[in-house]
Amino acid sequence: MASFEETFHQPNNSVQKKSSRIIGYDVPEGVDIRGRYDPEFSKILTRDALQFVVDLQREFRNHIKYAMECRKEAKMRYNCGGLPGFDPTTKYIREGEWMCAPVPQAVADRRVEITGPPERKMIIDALNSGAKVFMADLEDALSPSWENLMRSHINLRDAINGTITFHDQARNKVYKLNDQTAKLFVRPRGWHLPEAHIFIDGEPATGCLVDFGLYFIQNHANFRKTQGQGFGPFFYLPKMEHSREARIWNNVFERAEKWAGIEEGSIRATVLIETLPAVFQLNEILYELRDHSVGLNCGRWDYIFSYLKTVQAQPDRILPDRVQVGMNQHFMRSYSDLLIHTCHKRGVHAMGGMAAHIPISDDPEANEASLQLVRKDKLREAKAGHDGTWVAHPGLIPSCMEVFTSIMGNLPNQIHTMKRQDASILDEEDLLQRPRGVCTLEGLRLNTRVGIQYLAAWLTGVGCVPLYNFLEDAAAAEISRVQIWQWLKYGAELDGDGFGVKVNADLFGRVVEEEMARIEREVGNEKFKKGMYQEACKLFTRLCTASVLDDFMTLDAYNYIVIHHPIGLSRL
Ligand SMILES: CC(=O)SCCNC(=O)CCNC(=O)[C@H](O)C(C)(C)COP(=O)(O)OP(=O)(O)OC[C@H]1O[C@@H](n2cnc3c(N)ncnc32)[C@H](O)[C@@H]1OP(=O)(O)O
Ligand SMILES: O=CC(=O)O
Ligand SMILES: [Mg+2]
Repeated sequence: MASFEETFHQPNNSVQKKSSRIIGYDVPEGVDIRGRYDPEFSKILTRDALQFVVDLQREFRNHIKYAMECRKEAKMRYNCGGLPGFDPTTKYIREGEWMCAPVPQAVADRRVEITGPPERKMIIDALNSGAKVFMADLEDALSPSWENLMRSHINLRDAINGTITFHDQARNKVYKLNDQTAKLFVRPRGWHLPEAHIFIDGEPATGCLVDFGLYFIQNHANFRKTQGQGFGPFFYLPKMEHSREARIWNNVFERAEKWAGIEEGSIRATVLIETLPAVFQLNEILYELRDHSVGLNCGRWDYIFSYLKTVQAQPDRILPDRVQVGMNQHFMRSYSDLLIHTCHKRGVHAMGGMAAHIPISDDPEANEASLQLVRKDKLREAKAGHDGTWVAHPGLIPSCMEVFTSIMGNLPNQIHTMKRQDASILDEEDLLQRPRGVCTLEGLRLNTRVGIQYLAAWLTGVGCVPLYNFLEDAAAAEISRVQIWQWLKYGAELDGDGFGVKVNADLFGRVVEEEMARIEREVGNEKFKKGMYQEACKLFTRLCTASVLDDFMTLDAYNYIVIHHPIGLSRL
């Protein structure tokens, strides 16, 4: 079969050769759009917008390639037994007296932030939810099919224009925005993900430059008027591993501000600290973005995934069951404390992480127990000095708001009141302390069940799903995948539930078979047959048993959605 570089695809899944390309979009020199034509999409993919993306791509592609090469070199060092640590050459930044630009008034108070993919109804629900911020996610929560991507941009544009509506025909309910809405942040994809439907100079465009460029061009003026009180747009930046990657973002922002003729420092971004190497670069990342920063966030799920990847060559660092790796582990708590200290020293927000719980609608008792766990976790965050936190579902907002308000009162944040000087002494040993806990057969089963079901959803264009009363997105599913890979590679002993068996290919094969049967029972025979469970199982099994660990499962899965082009299943 031809690769996606050689072919492009029609919505009906037929594949046409390049020579019979449909002409539709008005593209600048060097641009080849391989996604289907739609007059609605063409209002996003204007010639000006595409020219802006092309300019960004040409200016920054070599910097991005270099940064990705550096990631590979660092990985080689870790795979030879090295560990990440503080960089002696940037000690002057860590110890220097400098501050980030003051936080804009519009986003001073971020005590509860809700996240979600830019689905039309969900955007309206999230903006109306009572949360202070809505982070519209093109990353962990989005399966970036062409349809999803384009519809996300349409939805975001309409949200910022204030014209977004949604008619739920089944319930005959019309959704529209309230007068008071949450502030909108957008999370573009990570540096590693290509956008295979837009080729620039013969190469797939960089996914996040497409996300940023199309969104910025379309919305910067309206956003600054209606949302940002003169600032913005606002972004969340994911999965960075080093400050050199933050420097590229800073340069992209400067370039965009110049292009739009707006003041330097208008665009603001919160960086997710969600890779193990990045925790040793907190100051350096803030320093690079000091004119564009609104803080850092504990992206705790990807952080665990990154921990696993970074120590993949070290058999003495086997991670216990996923459910046991909470913020009470010393290495996780140290990461959160150091992040708070660093952000507040530099005058910006230190945001907490996502509680993966979602409401359990059919069991009030279980729901209350789950809410209690969320409250406890959020209370720990607020007391530690975080300025706000994330929720995945509107049902959690009132409790989390209450918890943060009980600690912060009327103050918009804790930037000036919780310096956490005590955390300044946290060192490499604290940040790398081995996690404690046990591995269980049930843990292996759960990882398998969740990983396959998540991938099955992703392959049909759904990037975030409720599974067993928790939200599952790309970050969470990656933990399941890499944990199985690690357990298989080192023959982890599943002694936590008294079975005492070692993980090997035979055991995993049996578990996959049994868990597939369980999934079929749970989702029902018809859905199972119609869905992508077999494909997901094949892909997940390959990823878990690969001799060399894949950096991201979404890269392999992306090839699949580019070739098979899910359409009609997207909820966007
Ligand atoms: C590790 C990380 O990166 S976390 C960040 C990425 N992950 C996310 O953003 C997860 C976001 N959350 C979600 O996508 C959803 O909550 C899910 C998929 C987990 C569950 O969604 P559903 O099954 O639709 O939940 P449920 O049926 O309980 O929804 C009830 C209502 O809440 C709304 N809702 C649920 N989640 C959200 C949300 N995050 N934002 C806005 N509205 C929401 C639903 O649209 C529905 O609205 P309606 O009553 O108007 O129809
Ligand atoms: O993006 C957030 C995370 O926890 O990962
Ligand atoms: Mg993440």
